[in-house]
Amino acid sequence: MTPPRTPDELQRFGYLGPRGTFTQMALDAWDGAQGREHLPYGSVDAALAALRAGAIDAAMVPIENSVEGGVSATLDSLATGDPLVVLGEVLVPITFVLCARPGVALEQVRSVGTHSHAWAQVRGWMGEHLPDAVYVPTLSTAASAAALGAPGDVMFDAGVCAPVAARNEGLDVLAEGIGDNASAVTRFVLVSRPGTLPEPTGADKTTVVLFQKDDHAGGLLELLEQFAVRGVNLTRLESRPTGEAMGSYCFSIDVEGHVLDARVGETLMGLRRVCAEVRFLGSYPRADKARPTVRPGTADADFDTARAWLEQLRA
Ligand SMILES: O=C(O)C(=O)Cc1ccccc1
Repeated sequence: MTPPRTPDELQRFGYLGPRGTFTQMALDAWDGAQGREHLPYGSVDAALAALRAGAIDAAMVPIENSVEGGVSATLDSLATGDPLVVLGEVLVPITFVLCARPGVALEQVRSVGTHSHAWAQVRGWMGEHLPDAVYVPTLSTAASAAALGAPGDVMFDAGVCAPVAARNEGLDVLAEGIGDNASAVTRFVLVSRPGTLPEPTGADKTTVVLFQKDDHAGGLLELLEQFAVRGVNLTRLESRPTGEAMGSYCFSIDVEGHVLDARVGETLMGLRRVCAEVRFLGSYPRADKARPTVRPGTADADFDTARAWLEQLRA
């Protein structure tokens, strides 16, 4: 199975569905996916399994929320199993509605279904307006709307989803803008099999997962030093259990810059020496197009000059 070489060659795009999810909005916002095949999957794991199996060329999945933090299903799947790489990111502003089957009033709602990240973002509103409502987890926000929109029994009276999902299913909107944080944003990543490296744009990010050789005092500091001494700024750092034993963690990290930037490449080499494993999860353009501040002595030219100087000494 040969992976596509450039992002333009991707034809089949999977996403966390069904239609009406925030993930679908992220995929709709991805230029390279216009006019291509879009396939909904029931969960992040299902979409990434289909990608690994070659059923699709890329998958759009949520990775991080500005309110609730990292999406564990995505972080853990990318950190283990057959390698995958991130080709790009999309930021989607999040607004939630509470919806129900026509005729159901807010006072009648005893249980609410939605995605766990959505529930975490409407907890304050629920505490105030439906303090006794039971939470029923669903695999996505739109899955709760789809369940209410389909005939037959449902495990909950109302759903929390995007306005478009409630509209798609012909549901009544009982309350709008119920997110506790009006400026909530979720970051989605387009993931593919290795073989495609987006070109540097000058405003890029690189994602890696670091596995330590052993547990010792200052271990994390040693990893962070590799970035610090080369002027590489971190934009996300999360520890995740490796699942191997209690207390065993890996570190999922985003940094400013592209693997083809000398300071990022040199950092990865440094990490490769001190880590048990460095899993490279891709270099890709930043959604916000913010360019890094390059500290004195850490530009490509500085690394080139230093290398030429060393070669001269050795010669
Ligand atoms: O369930 C969805 O609609 C998703 O796309 C995942 C999600 C859930 C809550 C906030 C942002 C993304």
